[in-house]
Amino acid sequence: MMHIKGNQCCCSFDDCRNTAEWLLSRTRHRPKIGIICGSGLGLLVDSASRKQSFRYEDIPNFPASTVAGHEGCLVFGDLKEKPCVFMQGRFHLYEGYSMCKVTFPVRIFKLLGVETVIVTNASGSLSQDFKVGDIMIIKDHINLPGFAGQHPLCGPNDERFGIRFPCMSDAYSEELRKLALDTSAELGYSDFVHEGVYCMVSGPNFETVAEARMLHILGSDSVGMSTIPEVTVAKHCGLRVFGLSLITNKVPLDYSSEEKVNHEEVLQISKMRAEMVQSLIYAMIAKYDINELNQSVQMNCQN
Ligand SMILES: O=P(O)(O)O[C@@H]1C[C@H](O)[C@@H](CO)O1
Ligand SMILES: Nc1nc2[nH]cnc2c(=O)[nH]1
Repeated sequence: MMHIKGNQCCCSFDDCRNTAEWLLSRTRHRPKIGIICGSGLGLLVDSASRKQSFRYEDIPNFPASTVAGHEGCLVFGDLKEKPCVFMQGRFHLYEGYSMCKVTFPVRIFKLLGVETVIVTNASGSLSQDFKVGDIMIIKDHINLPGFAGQHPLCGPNDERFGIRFPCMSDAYSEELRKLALDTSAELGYSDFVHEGVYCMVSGPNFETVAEARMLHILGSDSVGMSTIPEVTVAKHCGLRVFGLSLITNKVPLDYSSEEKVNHEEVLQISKMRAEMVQSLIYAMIAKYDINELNQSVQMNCQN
């Protein structure tokens, strides 16, 4: 689905600004960290203090969340005294939304003053090294829909967001990945936290065996149906990005496999492991020096 109306993007800079101004006039929160909660991971919001919540349906220009495990609320709150905004539920291409709508909230984050985005998701493992329940720190991605022209930056480029041809080879902050690995070791999580490459497919069906084998050969460690459009738009508008993928299932790579992937299993594992994901993110945020990181964001943006 193209996200162009005539020659105009269906989520123009003015649409984004109107939505951001609507929110800023209704909250005193001024978030610096934006957190996108993946399937079944909405509980990440629970420990935030001073919470203020807006239902997506009440926010001008916001799409509605239609997937089980995605609550549909934008929540402002503090984690470890750091001002955050959470998306409790995200938008997926398979729901019928244009790439522009899928990534609209990331641009709202930017206009709200967010500097760092933490994306989480549920994904299926293609690597023999990953077990169900493991956490994958996303070090890189393969944007399969993007290769086929389903790309959030296709269409006229608005320079107020970012440049026409953004670099993606450093999309996932090296500093934050290192912080995540160090924090995992301190929490005793090293056995089940690994770095890896996430691949996006449009969904909504899970992979055939031949597709799974192909994705693995291409270099993917896990596969899911989200995240990459959000990361691409975040990088385009100069946000620092950190991504975590919870491995909720193994993707069958063999015709003899008994494994039959389903969304209920994805949600069940997400619920079981949400606490671990939560502890890792909280511990990272506690150590996170916003001022120090701001300087490197500015340096990145100058490059
Ligand atoms: O929003 P995420 O990427 O966590 O959701 C995953 C991908 C599909 O939406 C769903 C499949 O069970 O979970
Ligand atoms: N495409 C895809 N998305 C997922 N989300 C959670 N598990 C999976 C999976 O196995 N495949």
